[in-house]
Amino acid sequence: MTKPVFIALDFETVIAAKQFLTVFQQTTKPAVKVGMELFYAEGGYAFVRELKVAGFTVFLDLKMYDIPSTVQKAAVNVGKLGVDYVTVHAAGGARMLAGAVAGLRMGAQAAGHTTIPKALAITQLTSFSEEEMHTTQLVGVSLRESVVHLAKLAYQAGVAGTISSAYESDDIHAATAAEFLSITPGIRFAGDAVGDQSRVVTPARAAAMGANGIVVGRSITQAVDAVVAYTRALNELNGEDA
Ligand SMILES: O=C(O)c1cc(=O)[nH]c(=O)n1[C@@H]1O[C@H](COP(=O)(O)O)[C@@H](O)[C@H]1O
Repeated sequence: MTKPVFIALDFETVIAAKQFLTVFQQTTKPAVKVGMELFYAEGGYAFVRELKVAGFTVFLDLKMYDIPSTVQKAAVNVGKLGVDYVTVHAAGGARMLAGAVAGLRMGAQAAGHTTIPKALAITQLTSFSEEEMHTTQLVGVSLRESVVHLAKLAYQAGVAGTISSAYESDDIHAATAAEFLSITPGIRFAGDAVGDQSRVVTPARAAAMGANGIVVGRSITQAVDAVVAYTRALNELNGEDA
């Protein structure tokens, strides 16, 4: 199966996101990620619906994190949107994660969607370095151990996969199951500016490290030719141009 490249539509407005997507009119529709910036913009909710109606695979990245009942009820409403993937913070704990999974299923079924959104658990953000994680969270284990611990928790709670950097993908699979998804942001082409990320790899390295899919924002959205950049990421990830 072709591993997906999710283009992070990190735009300030729906108009800007729509403008960006016009370059993909003549190509197969890419998988897209709508995050907080765009979802909270005016018309963000309706835009997610439009993307689904237009046939895009949609990853709604809201990083839900609250008490279990609040997340479950929020997940019911998210499930009604009919998206394909949704993020929740693994640090919210097993009960919150199970609530998210249940809520997504209930919402999707209530709205008559045949596809139940897959919950993906955020482990440690790719913007964290080992040092920053320690100074921020005061955890007594390595970043890798923390990620694997949170991945196991998420797996046992019925979540479909994790978000982490590709550096942790193999360890996540070893600690959970081969089919448990490891989706990895923190992707840059060789030579690209790292920006606010810390744990960064190329699409080809992400594939070699066991990633099942990648999230790419600026390396595609700010490229001179977004279609070329997207195709390059897809090819590198799937071993056709590494
Ligand atoms: O959940 C995410 O998608 C996410 C998790 C994480 O640990 N790191 C991370 O960068 N992301 C998202 O992935 C995208 C990365 O964007 P670029 O750094 O521009 O490629 C952004 O939309 C982030 O919100």
